[in-house]
Amino acid sequence: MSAPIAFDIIVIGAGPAGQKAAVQGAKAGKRVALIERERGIGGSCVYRGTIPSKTLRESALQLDRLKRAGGAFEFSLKPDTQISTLLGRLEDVVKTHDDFMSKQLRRNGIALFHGRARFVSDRIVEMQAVDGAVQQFTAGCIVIATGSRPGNPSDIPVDHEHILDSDSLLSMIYLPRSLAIIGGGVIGCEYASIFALLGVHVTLIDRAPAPLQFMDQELVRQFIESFEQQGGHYLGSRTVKEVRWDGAAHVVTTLGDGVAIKSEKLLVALGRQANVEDLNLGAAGLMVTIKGTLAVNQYCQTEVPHIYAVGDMVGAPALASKAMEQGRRAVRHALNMPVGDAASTIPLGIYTIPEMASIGLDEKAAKERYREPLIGRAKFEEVARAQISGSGHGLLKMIADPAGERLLGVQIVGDQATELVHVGQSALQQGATIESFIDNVFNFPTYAEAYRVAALDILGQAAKRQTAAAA
Ligand SMILES: Cc1cc2nc3c(=O)[nH]c(=O)nc-3n(C[C@H](O)[C@H](O)[C@H](O)COP(=O)(O)OP(=O)(O)OC[C@H]3O[C@@H](n4cnc5c(N)ncnc54)[C@H](O)[C@@H]3O)c2cc1C
Ligand SMILES: NC(=O)c1ccc[n+]([C@@H]2O[C@H](COP(=O)([O-])OP(=O)(O)OC[C@H]3O[C@@H](n4cnc5c(N)ncnc54)[C@H](O)[C@@H]3O)[C@@H](O)[C@H]2O)c1
Repeated sequence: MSAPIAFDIIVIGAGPAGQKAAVQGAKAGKRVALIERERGIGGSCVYRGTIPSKTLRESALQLDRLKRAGGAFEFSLKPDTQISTLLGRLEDVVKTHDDFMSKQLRRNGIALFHGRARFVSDRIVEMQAVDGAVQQFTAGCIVIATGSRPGNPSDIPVDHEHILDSDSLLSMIYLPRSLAIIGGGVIGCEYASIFALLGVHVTLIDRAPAPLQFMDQELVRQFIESFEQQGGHYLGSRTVKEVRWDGAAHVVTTLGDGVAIKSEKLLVALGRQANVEDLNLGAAGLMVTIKGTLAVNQYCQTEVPHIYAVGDMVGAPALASKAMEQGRRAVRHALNMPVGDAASTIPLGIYTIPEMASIGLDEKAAKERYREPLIGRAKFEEVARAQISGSGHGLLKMIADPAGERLLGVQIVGDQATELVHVGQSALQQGATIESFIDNVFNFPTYAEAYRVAALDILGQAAKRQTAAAA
């Protein structure tokens, strides 16, 4: 075998985390090798995750708008609608993304290699290409960004035809008449609401009483209400005893209480598992944690200081935005460049229908820390833009300190929530006062006006509190 090719930085995996790590290294003038086992670049984000699911969601929303605007005509999807029809734009979206990323890698002089990478030692990585050719690389800094895949339990026979996971769900040819989903986390809830809006009979099952346990439950209740209005069913506090394909037309999911749910397809959405098995981590002196991830410090440095691990493979939250930021930070740290404070408040955006978003403290966390925080609410019914768009219910919650002076967090459910949350994010970063939302003029009509309504609610409550204290 030829001698290892020397680079300054080797990045393994070209998903969002690996791409940003590679670009940061190249921008700092370093020679970077990026190794990706698949033909395309972009990782699960582009091919099996964020982008396909959000493209399907967009089609569902467009159909829903047509239905609501129609009024004068009957509108329904054909019973044999092919999923590919609903994902029509996906190919273009993926191609545009791929072209853009490839150009960015070329422009920055990043050497892209296609093959499966594994460690030979803590400084040597070996790559096997699809044609079997083996090449070694060496570098003073190595970034592992190999992402994650669905973590399917061994007792559920995922066959990718009738019993699917998030990697295989969109390979269904036809829109099913019924879909059961095990797991009311982000993936389960997003797909549940998309398919329900498309007219599929959806049953969402979780062991917890309500889905999305980490979100403000007032928001989650609005989501469930809307999901049930679309014909969906949520079955909480349920365990799954057995899942089987009946060999004819249905998947039968038997719950702990004996209830059997028959559905044409079943989606298993029970969390993610880091891609570590191929890497031969022991050769680099690394061991995985009990959760199957790599332990890292705040700079994403592993216990071997020149090896960094970023993105999904270091564990929750599994977000493309977090993955990119970790890639960039890790390389800056490795190169002794200023890293800045870790973004203490990463926004969370959940693309359910209606969407949900969160930044900073929610009501529960604020009560634990401040005992009596003030909570301002703006119902979307009070906001002209939401009335005009006919987008239904929504709620923006603003969390403030007990004096009603400082913003601590924002939680939103409703149309545009994942965009609106960034107003709260920048206000939080600047330490904005609640009053500043009144002093500033907002465009009219906009959803952002909800911030003003919620701020007025807080100031009203603060004034009452002051009067009561003075009495
Ligand atoms: C259905 C779904 C919807 C999602 N929606 C959102 C969303 O709306 N917003 C959001 O922020 N996040 C979303 N996510 C999460 C997001 O996709 C991930 O957090 C993100 O892709 C993680 O990026 P990553 O770079 O860590 O890993 P990945 O994107 O998984 O990329 C890892 C790359 O490493 C490669 N690789 C693995 N092993 C090797 C090896 N040995 N050698 C070479 N290459 C290797 C893989 O082929 C892959 O290309 C969603 C995920 C799913 C599944
Ligand atoms: N918009 C976004 O940012 C976005 C979108 C999709 C996915 N993601 C990421 O992908 C990751 C994985 O998502 P996920 O939804 O697969 O997992 P998850 O960990 O978010 O949720 C898993 C759910 O399954 C339930 N569960 C676990 N075991 C169970 C059992 N035996 N029976 C019944 N219910 C059970 C849990 O209570 C939980 O609600 C998340 O970390 C998420 O951040 C993000």
